[in-house]
Amino acid sequence: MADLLYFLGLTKGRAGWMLLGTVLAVLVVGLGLALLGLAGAVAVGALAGGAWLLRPVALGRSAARYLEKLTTHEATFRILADIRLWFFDRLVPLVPGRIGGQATGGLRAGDLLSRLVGDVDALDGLYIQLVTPSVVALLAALALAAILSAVAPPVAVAVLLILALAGLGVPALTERAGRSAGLEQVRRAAELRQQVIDLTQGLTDLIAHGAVGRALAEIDRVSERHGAAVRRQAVIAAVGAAATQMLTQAALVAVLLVGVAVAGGAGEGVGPMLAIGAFVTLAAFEAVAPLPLAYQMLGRTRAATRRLREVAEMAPTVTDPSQPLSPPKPLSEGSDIRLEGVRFAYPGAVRPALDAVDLEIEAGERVAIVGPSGSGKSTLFALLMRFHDPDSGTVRVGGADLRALTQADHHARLGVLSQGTPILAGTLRDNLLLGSPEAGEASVARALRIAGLDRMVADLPDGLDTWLGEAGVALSGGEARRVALARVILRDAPILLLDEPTEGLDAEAERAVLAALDEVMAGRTVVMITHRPAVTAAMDRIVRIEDGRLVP
Ligand SMILES: Nc1ncnc2c1ncn2[C@@H]1O[C@H](COP(=O)(O)OP(=O)(O)OP(=O)(O)O)[C@@H](O)[C@H]1O
Repeated sequence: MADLLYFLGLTKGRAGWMLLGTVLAVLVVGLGLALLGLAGAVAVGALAGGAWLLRPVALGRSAARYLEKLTTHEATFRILADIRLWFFDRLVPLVPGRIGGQATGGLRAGDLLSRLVGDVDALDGLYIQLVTPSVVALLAALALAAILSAVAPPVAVAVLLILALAGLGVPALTERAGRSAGLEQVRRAAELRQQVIDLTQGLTDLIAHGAVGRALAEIDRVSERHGAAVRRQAVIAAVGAAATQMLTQAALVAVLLVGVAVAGGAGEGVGPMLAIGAFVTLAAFEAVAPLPLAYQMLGRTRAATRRLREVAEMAPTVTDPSQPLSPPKPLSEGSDIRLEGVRFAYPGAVRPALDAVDLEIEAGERVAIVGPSGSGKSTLFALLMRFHDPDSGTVRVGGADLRALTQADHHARLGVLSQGTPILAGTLRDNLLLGSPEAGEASVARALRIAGLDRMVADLPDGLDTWLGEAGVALSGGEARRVALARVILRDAPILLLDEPTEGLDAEAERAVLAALDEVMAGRTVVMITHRPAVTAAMDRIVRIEDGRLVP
């Protein structure tokens, strides 16, 4: 319950829409009661002159129903958009210390996507299926009680008892029955999405290893389990709907039997009242009918909300100080780097990834970091970018401990070329301007020239406006690397962190990029991970790292 209340709290900003939707839903049921009450009265001749009222009430009910659907769906879509943004806002500080990169903390891209899309979608029922129908059903019950009491109090008692069974008893049973099926449905759907994403991303390797059949069989197995959960839900829903139908019929019988028994000696005039009572009862039960399914889905909604909170409440690996130091002005001031006694271990790791690291890099110096795989080079970069804080020791840039600055201020002076060189779905221009959206045409042309991309751009169908990424032109590894390099050049940052900038390039391309780098590195502090001798030659100093320690 706490999870649901928590998410209902997030919908506060849409209270107006929700209220309007609920008022319209109440109006629909009210007009339904009026319509059937009137129809009953006209049919038995109790309201002979009122037949003309039937048409406007019926039309009014249809119009109200239309507006209600429009409003409640609008409210739901707005709420889902709010929740998605709320979740995304909480996700951003978790990247990449907890999510992405190597330190995923168990959260993989597919899993996150599943939470962001599937779990948020599962919350659509929270307002439209649960809150509004519950309010409407309660008001319909009160209206029915008032009308039937006027007909005959014993009839009201009998019908309200049956209505309580339909509106409270059956939903309580379907809620209980749907709990484990709902949980299973959410879990299996997430697992299925994860597996399909893994299959798509790793298809080339799976084909090469002849493992596609096994991967598909695993997907089939999870899909079967997901299907079984959905089927269980369908059976529960059918039983719930049948029970509500039977109780509706039982209520009609009760109106007539109890009504006739009570009327016994009361004589004429009771018949029409009973007819009206029967029609109004039908309308009230219609308002209660959606509740069993709504409460059955509560298990699914609860499981989805828990999965969202799990991520949203994760503590980021680093946080901004409450009173940060101001960044140096201009940014190029203070681009020297000092690591003192730095020790850092990944959570749960047996030994530290970095230990007793002392390193001084002067402003404008170019330092190559070399060392075997797993020695701690990427971890050193992660600390320089402040994706993690050291367990002990300090990392200072321009004399300031990184923990005293905001991450945004620190990142503003970094130009980073990472190993991944991601090309995002968008035009080449979008990709180039990622870190410097305000850069002008002349700067872009210069960056393209330095990165050796000018000829490639001339050959592209739409030049800088060519769409790249999955839905567009695919770049080779070397071209993608140069696009990433051009991005760094455009950023014009005083400190460059370059991770294997010539990785994946042939000797000629490497020479071209190195020549470009020479121009880019001029006047900047550069830390570069590399194992290529041709690259280290361009650096002022080589620092070797082994097993997390610097070696002289
Ligand atoms: N997210 C993580 N969680 C736990 N241990 C990690 C994580 N990332 C790296 N490590 C471990 O920390 C150590 C240093 O890894 P790091 O990635 O810094 O090495 P590297 O020198 O950059 O390696 P490579 O050259 O292969 O990229 C390794 O033992 C590695 O297994």
